[in-house]
Amino acid sequence: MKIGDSAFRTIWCDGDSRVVNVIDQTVLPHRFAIKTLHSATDAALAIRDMTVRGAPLIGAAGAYGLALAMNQDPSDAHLQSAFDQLLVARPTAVNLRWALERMRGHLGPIAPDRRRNAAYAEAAAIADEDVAVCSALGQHGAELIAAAWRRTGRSQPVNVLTHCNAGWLATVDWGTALAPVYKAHRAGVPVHVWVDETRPRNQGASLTAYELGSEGVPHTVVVDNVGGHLMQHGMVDLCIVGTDRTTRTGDVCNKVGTYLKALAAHDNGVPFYVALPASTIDWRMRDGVKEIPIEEREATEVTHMSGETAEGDIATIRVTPKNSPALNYGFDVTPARLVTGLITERGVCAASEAGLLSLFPGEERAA
Ligand SMILES: CSC[C@@H](O)[C@@H](O)C(=O)COP(=O)(O)O
Repeated sequence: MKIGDSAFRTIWCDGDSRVVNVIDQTVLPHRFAIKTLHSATDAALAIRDMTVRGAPLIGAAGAYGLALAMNQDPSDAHLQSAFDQLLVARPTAVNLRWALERMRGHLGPIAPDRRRNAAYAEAAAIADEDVAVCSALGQHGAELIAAAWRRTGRSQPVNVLTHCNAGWLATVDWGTALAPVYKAHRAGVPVHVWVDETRPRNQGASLTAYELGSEGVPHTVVVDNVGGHLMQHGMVDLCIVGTDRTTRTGDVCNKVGTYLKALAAHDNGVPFYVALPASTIDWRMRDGVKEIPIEEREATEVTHMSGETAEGDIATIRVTPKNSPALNYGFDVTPARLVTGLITERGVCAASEAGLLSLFPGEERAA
């Protein structure tokens, strides 16, 4: 997508260069900086400290992390140790395991002296596929936005509420929840986005607002707790969010606070959609609340906030009393019964096992 006049992906290699470039998301929207990753350790750190974040991008970064590992030492032992190191970088987004298993499955049968090129090619294939998949699911989701517009008699912009950042910065390009917005906007459907700020790390206020602004999509940043009020007053036509892991039964794990939005949507008859590539489906899990590992991050993300000062410096300030403890669960699970539909690259389906299997037949065995 565009930043100024230039088109960017979130992760890429320059030509035959063996290093991997990423957009540093920890300094957006105040700075635009590119970080270069030289090793699997760099990639693991970038995932852990959220230089790169968002489930599909975490997967692509894991894949490139294994390519960097193969560049250093293509042995079986190093393939496995880099796999283990990357797998634990963040626990909730299943795309990481999906991408690492795909890379290991591809590289394992290849002789070590031929693994280097094969690893970069496979990581690039994962990245390219993510772009195509997000574009396709965006097209399906845009039809839902266009239908909402038709229901208003084409008289009003469609108001979409989203939580966290599930735009192109969270993927390789296009995004998941925001891909339908971009496709609808480009097709001339007037759309306005309510952007939840998404405490504690403010991915909505900093990243979603940044990308929507860069693409010229009308949007308004709102505090996390206002969604219920907006819905009660008919100010939201549909919610679209992303997900870090969706069970085969359609339970959806996403950034903490998503569940409360789904409850408010349910109570107010507002459709609640979740956009995801198939790589985010965990076919091995059935009960999202009981089985999905929920990341717990540092309490300092709650006790402190960062932003730009009037002088243009980036500063961090404490917002809680010095001795108050804080708890920081990164994600929550929205049960399938609160989800109107899942927007995938193969179309929109019910949030249920039958719904998912209707689009992705052949996954029965993974139960
Ligand atoms: C297309 S991304 C879907 C999810 O990864 C996104 O909604 C989200 O929760 C991101 O969380 P983050 O902690 O910023 O990685």
